[in-house]
Formats: sequence, C-alpha cells, structure tokens
Amino acid sequence: MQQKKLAFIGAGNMSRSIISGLIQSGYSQENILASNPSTPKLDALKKDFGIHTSQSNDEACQFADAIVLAVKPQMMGEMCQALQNNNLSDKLFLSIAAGLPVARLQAMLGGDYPVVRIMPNTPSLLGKGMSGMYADDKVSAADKQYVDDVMGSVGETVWVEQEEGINGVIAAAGSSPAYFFLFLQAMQEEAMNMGFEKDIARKMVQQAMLGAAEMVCHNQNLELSELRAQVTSKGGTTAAACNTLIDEGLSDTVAKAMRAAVARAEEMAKQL
Ligand SMILES: NC(=O)C1=CN([C@@H]2O[C@H](COP(=O)(O)OP(=O)(O)OC[C@H]3O[C@@H](n4cnc5c(N)ncnc54)[C@H](OP(=O)(O)O)[C@@H]3O)[C@@H](O)[C@H]2O)C=CC1
Ligand SMILES: O=C(O)[C@@H]1CCC=N1
Repeated sequence: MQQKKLAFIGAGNMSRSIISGLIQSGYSQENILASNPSTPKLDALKKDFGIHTSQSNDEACQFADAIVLAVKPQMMGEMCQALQNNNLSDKLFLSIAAGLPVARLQAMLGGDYPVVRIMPNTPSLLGKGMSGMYADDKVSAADKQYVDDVMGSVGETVWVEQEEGINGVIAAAGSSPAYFFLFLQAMQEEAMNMGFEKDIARKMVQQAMLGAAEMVCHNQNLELSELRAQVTSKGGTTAAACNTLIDEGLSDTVAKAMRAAVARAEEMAKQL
C-alpha cells in the first residue's frame, strides 16, 4: 500500500475503525494524524495506535497528502470552509459523510479538488467492514487504488460507476448493520417472552446469526434461497416461521426500509 501522509478530520467511531485497520495492516503510525476539537478521543487514539493527534484541523491539513473528512454531515460545511485557509491544492480528499455529493463537497472546500466518496459501515471496527466508493475522473487511477487499499484494510470494497450508486450502498451496507441488530433485538425479546433469561436469549440469537452469516460467506456457490431450503423441512417449524414472515410482507418491508434510506440520503443532499 502507498504510504501517503493521511489525516482524519473528526476522530469519531468511523475514523477509529479505519485507523485501527490501517495500523493492523502495517500502515506506519508516523503517517497518520487525527484532529478533533476535544481531546479524549485523540488521547485514546494516541495511546492505542501511537498516531499523531491535533486539536487543529489546519495542522491536519498541513501534515497530510490525503484527508479523510469524517465529521457528521451537518458539521461538514463549516469545517470545510475553515479548511480553505490552507493550501489545498495537491490534496486528495476522502469523504465518508452520508448524503453529500462530490460537487457539494468541492463547493464547501472552495475548489475542484479530487474527492473520493466512501460509504463504510461500523463492522469496519472488526475488519469486517463493507465500503462502497465513488470517484469521478479528477481522481487518478493511483489514488483510487490507494483509497481501495485504505478501505480494504478494514473489510471488503466495491466501486460504483454513478454517484447515485452510493445511496444504494448506504441502504444495502452502510445502514444495514442496524437492520440486523433490530431483527435480533425482536428475536431476543420474543425469546424472553418465551421464558429465557436476557443473556441466554441473546446468546441463542447471536450465535444463530453468526453461524448463518458464516454459512452465507462460506457457500458463495449456493443461492440464499438454497441455504434457507436446507434449514426448512417440509411441513416443519422453519416453514411455519418463514411463511409467517413472507405472508406478513417481509420483502416489501425491507424494500421500503431501503428506499427510505435512499430517500433520506437524497433529502440530505438537498438540505446540507
Ligand atoms: N456510524 C456509521 O455507521 C457510519 C457513519 N458514516 C459517516 O461517518 C461520519 C462520521 O460518523 P461517526 O464517526 O459515526 O461520527 P462521530 O460523532 O463518532 O464522530 C464525528 C467526530 O467529529 C468531531 N468533530 C465535530 N466537529 C468537528 C470539527 N469542526 N473538526 C474536527 N472534528 C470535528 C466530533 O468531535 P466531538 O465528539 O468532540 O464533538 C466527533 O469526534 C459521518 O459523516 C457519517 O455520515 C458513514 C458510514 C457509516
Ligand atoms: O445513519 C447514517 O446517516 C449513517 C450513514 C450510514 C450509517 N450511518
């Protein structure tokens, strides 16, 4: 992997996940800096990973060849405008913010700089992330490879050809860990209604989910419907449960939820 000087502006959950993956992949701690207004997260990053830290985004800018814009979308305008005090030419920008198109980010930064949009997810913290990326032709092939390597250090990557595709990545991968947590929560609650202690209920549903996820990943040649069929005895308990989910409109509900995520990303692009 190229070892550019890489700064993270905003030292929150996602930055921590990516920094952790980079260090584990052998990226030099000397080449990473994180900036944040308050110190506790910076202190933890310095202690855990030995990277440089600063409370000054200007210092982050001066340090870096590549800058990860990792603040909440609502903070991005103000933060980027303040970066304009620095010489931003020759910098590569990586934005992980939901709902902010490249053109909008360039307007916030005050120039036509190369910007890669990335949509990661929180399992990146465990090296099991899924990131979708988009870059226009201002971003060189070498820089695209660099970004692929950076995000590849925390999981799998895909590139989308059209920028709108990023909203699909949000719906399918950026937000979707929360859908699975919600599903498990509902299962845990019902297991408790059936008389199990909370921790036993959690143990059962989490282990079933882990096993199911591993089966999906280790059987790429089998369709998801086939994996389901293998659990489902004719006229048995799984059929009773799955038919209930199907009859209650699970597919439609999931489709509606994913469309809602896309619609919200589109709305954010207009508002921010
Ligand atoms: N969480 C998720 O699942 C995903 C999040 N994202 C995107 O990642 C981005 C970051 O999210 P996440 O890490 O969860 O958020 P966090 O709230 O954990 O982190 C944001 C950080 O930015 C800091 N910050 C606020 N203002 C500034 C500023 N002006 N300059 C520098 N740092 C600042 C905050 O500091 P302090 O706390 O001290 O105020 C905080 O540490 C968002 O844009 C989000 O859309 C993308 C994919 C998935
Ligand atoms: O909820 C959000 O807006 C961010 C983007 C994807 C996951 N979290």
